Order: sequence, then structure tokens, then C-alpha cells
Amino acid sequence: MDASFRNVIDVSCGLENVPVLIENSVSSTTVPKFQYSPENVQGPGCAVDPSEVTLSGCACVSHSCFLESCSCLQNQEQSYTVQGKLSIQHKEDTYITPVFECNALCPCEPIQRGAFVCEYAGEVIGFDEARRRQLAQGPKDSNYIIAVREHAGTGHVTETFIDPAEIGNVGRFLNHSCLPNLFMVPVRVHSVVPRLALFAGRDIEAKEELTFDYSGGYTDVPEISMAIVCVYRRRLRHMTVIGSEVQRVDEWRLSIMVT
Ligand SMILES: C[S@@+](CC[C@H](N)C(=O)[O-])C[C@H]1O[C@@H](n2cnc3c(N)ncnc32)[C@H](O)[C@@H]1O
Repeated sequence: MDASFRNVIDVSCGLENVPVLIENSVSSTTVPKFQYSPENVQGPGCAVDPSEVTLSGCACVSHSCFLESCSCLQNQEQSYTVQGKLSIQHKEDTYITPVFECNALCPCEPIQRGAFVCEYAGEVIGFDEARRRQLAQGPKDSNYIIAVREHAGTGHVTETFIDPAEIGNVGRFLNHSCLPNLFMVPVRVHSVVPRLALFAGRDIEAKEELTFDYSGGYTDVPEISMAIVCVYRRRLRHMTVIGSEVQRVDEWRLSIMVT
């Protein structure tokens, strides 16, 4: 990394895909104190929370909407090229036209195979703390601790324990399936601590529940998966490495759907 940056400080606190670094020539006292937000937030006098979905979605069922029929796109000319770049049509004496896009209420866009879906983010804890929390769980409590073991070619094993039970992101709501549509990959960005990223293992249509295999495997072959459904409880214990017995396999309190 460029030595002219204070690579210890990511001003975005990990909220951006790439760290926002401070140049070493900037004195630490002049680094502005502000809460970094990658998106607009509602401030005083703003009647509409910008993070809320306030535009209705289209009713397109195809995977790509057409200008003529898509209610989201109808207010504009073709805004993007087929390569996904903005169509730049600046002409003299014309105003820049706003862009309307499909949104979370539109059923038109499947999640494509290989697409990043979300992170399984939470408190990163040590083995002893993970075991302490695990042992403190009652038989009916859900287990959120994911243990990931990475085996380096040298024989070195790295263990990471992430618990989103008290502090965590949307990943905490994902259920286990032996026939999942997501798979987990440790990703390192700016830290030796891996981030647990979930990617689509196949194209996922609207309204499908998002699941991953807690044991770390991935198969989308139904015949193979059905054969291992009966060992779900044992697999779950294996997944957490440090031991978790799911007592009620019929428990479905919450699930995530693609909308
Ligand atoms: C990471 S949480 C998943 C979200 C959880 N269902 C919730 O509502 O918060 C893991 C817990 O969900 C439950 N769970 C996950 N997958 C399940 C499945 N396929 N069948 C029944 N329960 C499941 C188990 O209680 C497990 O300990």
C-alpha cells in the first residue's frame, strides 16, 4: 500500500467497498470529526426518509425491463447502455435528465449466480468466548455463532468466530439448508480478519428464501441434498465446531426472501 497514506485509518470504518484513507501529510488533528455515512440520511426538516422505499416497483416479470412496458423506466429515455454505463447525451441547451431505476419492490431482477448478496457480520470473538456463549445458550435458543476454519497449505489453521446475535447485520436471519442458494466465502479486505461473504450459488428468483449450508458446503443438486437432509442436526453441530445441538428443527421464526 502507498506509504503516503495513514493506512491504519479508514475514515469510512469499513462502510465502503474500498477504504477511505488519510494522507500522512495531513495532521491527525485536522482529520474532520464526523459520522461517515455512505448514503443519505434523513435530517431535520426532511419529511421523507431517503432510505425508505417510496417509489412503487414495476410489474415486469422478465429479467430485464423494457422501456416501453416498465413503469419504472417510462419517465425517461434509455439511461444506461447495454454495458451498464450511463448514456451520455449532453446536448447544448438541454438539462441533464434524472434517472429512474427499478427498486427493491420490483420482481424483475433475479440475483445472478455468483453475485454478492450480503455479509455474515457480527461480533468477532475468540474461541473461549464462543464456547462460553454457546454453553450459556438454552436448548430452545437459536445459535448464531459461525465458526470458520481455514486451512493454509502450510498446515496452519485459522479459526474465526462471528456472533451476530447481539450486534450483527441481515446475515443473522439466514437459515440453514442442505439445498442452499448461497455459499459463504471468507474475504479479506483491509484486515487479516476475514469477512464472511455470501454469494449466490445459482440464479435466485424473487420470493425465494435465501439460505446457506451452515457446514460450509454447497450443492444445488437436489438428489444429493435430499440424501443429507436427515443429518441436518449433526451437520449444524459440525458447522459451529464448538458444539450446538438444535433441539427444534421445526423452528422457523424468521426467514429472508428476495423481494
Ligand atoms: C443464524 S439463525 C437463523 C435465523 C433464525 N431462524 C432466526 O429467526 O433468527 C440460526 C438458527 O435458526 C434456526 N434455523 C436455521 N436454519 C433452520 C432450519 N433449516 N430449520 C429450522 N431451524 C433453523 C435454528 O434455531 C438456528 O439455531
